[in-house]
Amino acid sequence: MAKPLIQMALDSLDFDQTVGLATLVAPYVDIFEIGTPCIKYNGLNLVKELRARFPEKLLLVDLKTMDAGEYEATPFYAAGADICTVLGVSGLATCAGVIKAANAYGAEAQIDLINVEDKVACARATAEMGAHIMGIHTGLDAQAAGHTPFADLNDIARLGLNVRISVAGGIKPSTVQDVVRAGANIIVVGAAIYGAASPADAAREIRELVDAV
Ligand SMILES: O=C(CO)[C@H](O)[C@H](O)COP(=O)(O)O
Repeated sequence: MAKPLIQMALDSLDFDQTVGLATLVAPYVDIFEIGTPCIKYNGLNLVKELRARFPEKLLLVDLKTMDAGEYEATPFYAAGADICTVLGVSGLATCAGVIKAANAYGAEAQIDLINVEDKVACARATAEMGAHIMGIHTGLDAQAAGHTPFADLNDIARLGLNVRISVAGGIKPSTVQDVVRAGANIIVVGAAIYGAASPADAAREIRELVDAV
């Protein structure tokens, strides 16, 4: 299996703080995620800024698209996004639209399974349609209620679909190696890095833990 990628979730609203944090952690991560609140607040300009500053990094825009998939995602791929997310709960037509936009730019579409009732059925159907990445995701509100992504990761990993698997939801140093061993290809980390006293040190620790598995 290819080495798992580490994705840094940039969840601040502040443009300069976001660019600053990306700069600090860049040596240790593979993908920059522009989080949903951040992309709503800052828009395409932030995609263009990060694309210009970090040409070697993958850039995920966490649009969590709910409708008008192709129309909404196209400008973000055009601005340099490598991956855009679309909600599994949006339905197959919207997912198909984002997949179409991704393919037009040689990029990737990620299905976010957050709040999808039948995640296995959704993963199967969207993988069949050509989705590139399946996102197992316990959101911030669900985390606050005590939920974790581990059971869902096991359910999706065992399907053996022809997609990469991304996992997000409160991943931290004590859990990151279990996530890798459970079959994740992309490990998303937000608060455990940006909330640390030294985000660079926290990112380095996550990198070392992932590489040691
Ligand atoms: O997409 C998100 C929330 O919807 C977050 O970016 C994702 O959950 C990663 O952050 P954390 O590691 O803090 O959970």
